[in-house]
Amino acid sequence: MLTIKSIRETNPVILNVANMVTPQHVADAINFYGGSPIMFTDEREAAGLTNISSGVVFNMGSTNEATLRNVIASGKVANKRGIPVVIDPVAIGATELRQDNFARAAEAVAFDVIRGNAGEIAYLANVNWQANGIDAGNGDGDVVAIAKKAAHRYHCWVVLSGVKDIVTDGETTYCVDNGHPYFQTNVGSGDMLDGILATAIATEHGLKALVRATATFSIAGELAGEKYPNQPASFFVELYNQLATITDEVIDTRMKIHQV
Ligand SMILES: Nc1ncnc2c1ncn2[C@@H]1O[C@H](COP(=O)(O)OP(=O)(O)O)[C@@H](O)[C@H]1O
Ligand SMILES: Cc1ncsc1CCOP(=O)(O)O
Ligand SMILES: [Mg+2]
Repeated sequence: MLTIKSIRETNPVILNVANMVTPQHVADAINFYGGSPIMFTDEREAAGLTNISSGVVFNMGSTNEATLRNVIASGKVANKRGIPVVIDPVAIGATELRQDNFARAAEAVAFDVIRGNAGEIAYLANVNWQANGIDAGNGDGDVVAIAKKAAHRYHCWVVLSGVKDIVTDGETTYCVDNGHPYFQTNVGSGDMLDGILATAIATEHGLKALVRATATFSIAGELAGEKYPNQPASFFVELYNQLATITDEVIDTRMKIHQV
């Protein structure tokens, strides 16, 4: 089982192609959870940094030609070396450029995990959904079916986040029922979860590790929300405190997961 102790002992280096908005949030989340974050922007060090990493995260939130080249260069090395790849198709429904960029990345790189909200994963599953920029937006599709369809299409694990998080390999599917509405209020929650997931599977590769990491992040948010019930910004700072101090006992006690 993935434990907090094993994550902290492993202290895996997690390489990030970040977006321009939330790199500090992502680095802090990885760091407080027990990983060792590093970001880069120059393609000349893509291979060298991937080689020293145990997990990579590609955030497609503000990609341009240069960052897309970084994704592809790092992803190819990661695939060759068996280093897990997490990708976040931020706001993919919004523009054709985002869709083309993701397709180019998917053609060159095999992903271990796609993590997105319902609007993003629905786009990848070819299911009609009214996404709202970076936010999930509205749709009446079944999120379990959508996550499974995307997992089949891209042959990888899918984590569809939201009020309930769906974690699936396309066959075995878990629903994580922990969380707090202030996650949605803060920009960067999803990006932080990407880093948490990469840190988890860099420590222990498997669907169960992904489920436990997803629950851990949500439980940290529950604890932060209990401390600051009416202060969404303080919630976000407290989320770091909770990630840094959470224990396996607390996770075991509070975790609400079921197979669907
Ligand atoms: N309304 C909500 N209630 C509880 N947890 C939520 C809610 N919305 C999002 N979360 C949590 O926030 C984190 C980020 O998910 P999400 O907001 O879907 O990503 P993104 O920021 O990419 O849209 C996940 O851990 C998810 O469980
Ligand atoms: C606002 C914004 N614009 C491009 S990426 C980004 C951050 C998205 O963060 P998250 O999806 O984690 O809320
Ligand atoms: Mg997002």
